[in-house]
Amino acid sequence: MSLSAVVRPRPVHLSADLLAAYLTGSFYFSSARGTLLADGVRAHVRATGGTHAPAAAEALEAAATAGLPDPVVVGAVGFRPGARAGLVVPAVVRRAGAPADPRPPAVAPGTDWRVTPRPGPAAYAEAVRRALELIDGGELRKVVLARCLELTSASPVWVPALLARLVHADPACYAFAADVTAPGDPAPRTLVGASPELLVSRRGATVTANPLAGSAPRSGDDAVDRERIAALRASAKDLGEHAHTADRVAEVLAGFCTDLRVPERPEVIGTPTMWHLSTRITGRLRDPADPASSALGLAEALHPTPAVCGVPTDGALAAIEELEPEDRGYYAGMAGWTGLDGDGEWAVAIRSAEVCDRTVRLFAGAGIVAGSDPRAELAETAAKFRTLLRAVGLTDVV
Ligand SMILES: C=C(O[C@@H]1C=C(C(=O)O)C=C[C@H]1O)C(=O)O
Repeated sequence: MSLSAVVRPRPVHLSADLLAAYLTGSFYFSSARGTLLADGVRAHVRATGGTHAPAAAEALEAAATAGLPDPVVVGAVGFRPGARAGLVVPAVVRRAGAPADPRPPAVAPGTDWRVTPRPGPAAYAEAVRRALELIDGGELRKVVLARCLELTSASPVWVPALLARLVHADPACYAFAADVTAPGDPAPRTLVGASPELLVSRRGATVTANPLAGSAPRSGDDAVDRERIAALRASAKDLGEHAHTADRVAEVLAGFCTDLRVPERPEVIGTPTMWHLSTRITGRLRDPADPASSALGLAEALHPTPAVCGVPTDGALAAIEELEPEDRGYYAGMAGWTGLDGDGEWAVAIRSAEVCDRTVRLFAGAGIVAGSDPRAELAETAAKFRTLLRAVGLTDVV
């Protein structure tokens, strides 16, 4: 028997083992589609002409030619156009099924947290009022305004415990941890999150996007939650806010797809902390071999959707620059992976935080449209913070 006839089976991993094997510096991504853990750096992927998809396709080809099994590009891209990105072809990739029954970690991610809101609640409400003036003046139709909580732990934050608690709280979410260390950082910097929002996923020629917009906090009381869901379904403000996002996502995907299916009205989906209006859009790619139609190419074409930015995009970006005192960094950017065949999955990097040494900077935003109430938007962002706050062991702060 010649040696080449010996076929080694692909190693089989359990999702819980990959989560347990995650260490700061690795890349982790899990969703209902599966779990991916990647380590080491084979190549960095840099932007050319504002996008990463062509360089990603080249890097994947080069890695495959050199014999790397299952080459993928993994990482995160920041919010602003031209923002920093942390995209690499890793040296080793392990895959498993979707998280099932993940164990909660025994250790806490941090201790004795100090919390600093940036801006404070009153200043955020004021920024919402200013956004409403811009909308009244006809300059904008929608803008998503975010605020930040800076949490400081008495000891270095243990990212693997934070990630494990996020996955344990919501195994169905898009969970991610990506190394985004920048020059000058005193310690590794990690983007970590548990997003409910699929920017885009590709499998063969099939594309799926799942824009969310229009939200209500989950109360935990079934009767109250039934009322909140019914109110969300009937709210003209929320349905309008949602339509801005779903229409834009459908418009962008129409440029790449035939047979685009867009449900006529949104449904309501739940996370452990929120209810959201949701539209699941599917299509078939016209040219699956084009790098622009890879999962990363599609994600970059869609980003930033009005779920995290606004309408029109340029006006909303300018309003965010003017009204948000903190740079978003990777919050509301994207995190995910793309393979050699163009398949992949990218989540909108919300319900997320950047962790560096003893600090956790977490953001939450809310879509402002005509009819928005500053106090309700403040409460909505407070509810959205709960995903990360609970994971670090805190309850509501502001
Ligand atoms: C901006 C965030 O969430 C986005 C905004 C939503 C809204 O305004 O209703 C809903 C879901 C997300 O698309 C966030 O969580 O920070």
